[in-house]
Amino acid sequence: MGNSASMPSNSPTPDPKQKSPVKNERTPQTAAPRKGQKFQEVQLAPPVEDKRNSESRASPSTNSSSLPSDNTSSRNTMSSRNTSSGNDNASSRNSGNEAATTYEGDEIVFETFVRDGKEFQCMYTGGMRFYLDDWHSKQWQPFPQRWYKEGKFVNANVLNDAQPAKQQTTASNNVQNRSEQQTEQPVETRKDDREGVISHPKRGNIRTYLFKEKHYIHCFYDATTGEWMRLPLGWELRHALVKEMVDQVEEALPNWKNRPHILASLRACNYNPDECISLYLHLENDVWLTAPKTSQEENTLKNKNFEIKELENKVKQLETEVKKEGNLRKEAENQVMILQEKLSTLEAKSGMAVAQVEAMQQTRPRTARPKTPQAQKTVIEERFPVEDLDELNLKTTEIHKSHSQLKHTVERQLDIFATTVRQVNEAFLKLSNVDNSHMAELEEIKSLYQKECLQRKLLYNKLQELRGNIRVFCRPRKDNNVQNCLDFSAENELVCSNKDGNKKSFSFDKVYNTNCSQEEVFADTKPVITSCADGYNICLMAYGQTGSGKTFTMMGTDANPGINIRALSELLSVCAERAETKEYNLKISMVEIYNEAVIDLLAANSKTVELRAAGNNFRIPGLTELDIKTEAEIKEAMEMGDKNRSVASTKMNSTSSRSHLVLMLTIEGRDKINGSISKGVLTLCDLAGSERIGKTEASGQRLVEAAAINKSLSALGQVFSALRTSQMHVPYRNSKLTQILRPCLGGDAKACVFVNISPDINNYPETCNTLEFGANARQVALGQVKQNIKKGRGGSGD
Ligand SMILES: Nc1ncnc2c1ncn2[C@@H]1O[C@H](COP(=O)(O)OP(=O)(O)OP(=O)(O)O)[C@@H](O)[C@H]1O
Repeated sequence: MGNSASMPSNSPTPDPKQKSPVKNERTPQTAAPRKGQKFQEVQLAPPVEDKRNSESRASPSTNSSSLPSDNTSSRNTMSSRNTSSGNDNASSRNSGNEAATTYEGDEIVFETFVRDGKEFQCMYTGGMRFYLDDWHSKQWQPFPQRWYKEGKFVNANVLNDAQPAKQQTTASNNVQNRSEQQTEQPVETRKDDREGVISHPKRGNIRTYLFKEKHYIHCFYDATTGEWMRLPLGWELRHALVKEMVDQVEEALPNWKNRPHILASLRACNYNPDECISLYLHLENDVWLTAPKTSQEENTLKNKNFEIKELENKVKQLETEVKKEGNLRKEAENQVMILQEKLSTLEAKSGMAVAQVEAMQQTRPRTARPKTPQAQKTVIEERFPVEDLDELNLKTTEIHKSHSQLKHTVERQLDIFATTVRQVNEAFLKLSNVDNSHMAELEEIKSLYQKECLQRKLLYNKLQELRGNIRVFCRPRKDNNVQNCLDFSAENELVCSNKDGNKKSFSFDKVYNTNCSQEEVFADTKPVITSCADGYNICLMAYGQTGSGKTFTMMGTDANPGINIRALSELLSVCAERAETKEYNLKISMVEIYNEAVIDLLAANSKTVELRAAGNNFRIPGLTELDIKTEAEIKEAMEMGDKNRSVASTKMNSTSSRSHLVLMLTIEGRDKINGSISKGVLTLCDLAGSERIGKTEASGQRLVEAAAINKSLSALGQVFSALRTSQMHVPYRNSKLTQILRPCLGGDAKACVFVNISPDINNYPETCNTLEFGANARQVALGQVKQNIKKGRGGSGD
């Protein structure tokens, strides 16, 4: 339900006594939710030194040489080299009644000011405030006095401020906090009537505990009573969102046909379909939940299995018999053919003999006197010797005999052939019956297979969840020519010391040492990437100051490629492995975000594209997407994007490190067995350098760039912060970067953040800022991951 559960602004206000639908949070394990928490808003009164802040003052863009350089006190704050100019102003401002601007020292502070619904990037420095005119002059302009009454400031430092200092700094505290949360389980010694025990026939004594949870309660507004009432099951089943969830569970568990039961279970699982499916699978064969099988049913099942086996044997026997019969039939046919040949030879011979006799009779002279019987006999005996006639007689008898024999054999063979054909027909009939029962069995095996696959995926995702859906890895750059400020105390811990010997310790999912290879870095993200082919949204991003190794980690070199190319190749090989059961379609797109403009890097002339809101997400109409089938095509697309990026950089007079690079691979898979369609997006993001402007002595266009980078990275930090504190509203809209990354930073995604740092002690402040960003992101516990799968055969689901 998430954000969608919030009431529409024009609907009647619910009764405060009624529970309102809020996000699920388990009280025993996690802290109480800060429901409805918004940005830290600051009420402003005009500053005391109003007159000094007049519009007649010069813009900083024209006087950039006096800009600040070094201060470590705040993420977005820089102290100036010109320390004498600002202190007076700051102290006089502090004495005034201005809650937002209690800045100390000579600093540059970036702020966001909202007026008439439009956000302005502002900068406070040397006691003066400026705003960035990104419509007309694209320069910093003095902050108009009247604006103080017309709008309000939204503090960009929510990230730091929202986090208690102790939690931010020491990893040991983090670990301790977690273990404290974990030990907050009900223990034996507590006298708590929510504890209990039930005795299960299979599982023995089971401890129970009545957890206090906040649950979504689906209500409807009853205009007659003016109250919010619970939706009855029957009504709720007609609600589009709920219907979709029930469909999803029904599709995953085809044996569970009772929709009201599914809905009841969904309610119990706080409208979380994955949890509902998981619970069902976990307890599917429980004796208390399924009606026990009678001995009669068990016997019937045994008999059925026995019959199936017998039938299978019979089919095999019949197949052998059919083969044998086939051979016999062939032999008989051969014999018939041989006998027929003999018969025709004999017939020909007898014909010839008859013809000879006739010819002889005709050659006898007609004038010859009739001879005496004796003479006749002599003539006949002369012409037809007795031996010849005997032989002829013998042959004729033989012919008659073989003819009748042949007739008999043919008749016998025809009988055998007819019987064989009859048997073959019967066998085929039996085979098709057996086939039908096998088909039913096959269907059952198929559904078991699907269930097994689903369970495997659920378990896999559970495992990922336990490891955290946002995993943070720290990768320091190798540099032997600088004074090192890093100490790798453990596999997941890092200590950073400054010149005065002060130490700060941070813990991450993994801390790589400086000699770590690209393969080793990729190995930790590989399992997450694989799940993109199962329909999950995945994001890998690199955060850190310029030159800390972000591009090296993400892109790498031709000889030693980074995560991008390895991840895409891995996905291609996963698709190839699954080719028998799934058909995949891969599309790649690449954008650059520079000064809050989104540039399509795969378009012919790298055009600027717009983001449009689409439901909870954003889409980029007209974004170029290229079909990808081979690794060579991926490399080709990346080279094209890189080329367009440098063309765009030249046009805008920028450098690549001043923009964010986002590469998106959409992977759509169709299951050849059940027709379902899954869609996952792998987002690979090389962020712009996060260093402070003061250090880079930025001015003019560089200062505008820096403000845009600051805005987007702050927005990213605010998103992590809102997710960490489970806020109902997550401020994705605050920058183009967070809008684009939204699908892979919400509750249904997995993300890996690489924090890249420099070992140089001179970069200590930036390194600490980066590490703090990473530590904050690591505390984010996203909701349960959700697979983007659509039903096959015309159904729909999510
Ligand atoms: N782990 C590493 N091993 C070896 N060389 C590295 C490593 N990390 C970075 N480098 C080298 O350091 C230099 C700067 O790194 P890279 O360009 O990746 O930094 P970056 O953070 O992406 O900078 P930018 O923000 O300017 O893009 C490159 O020459 C790169 O090859």
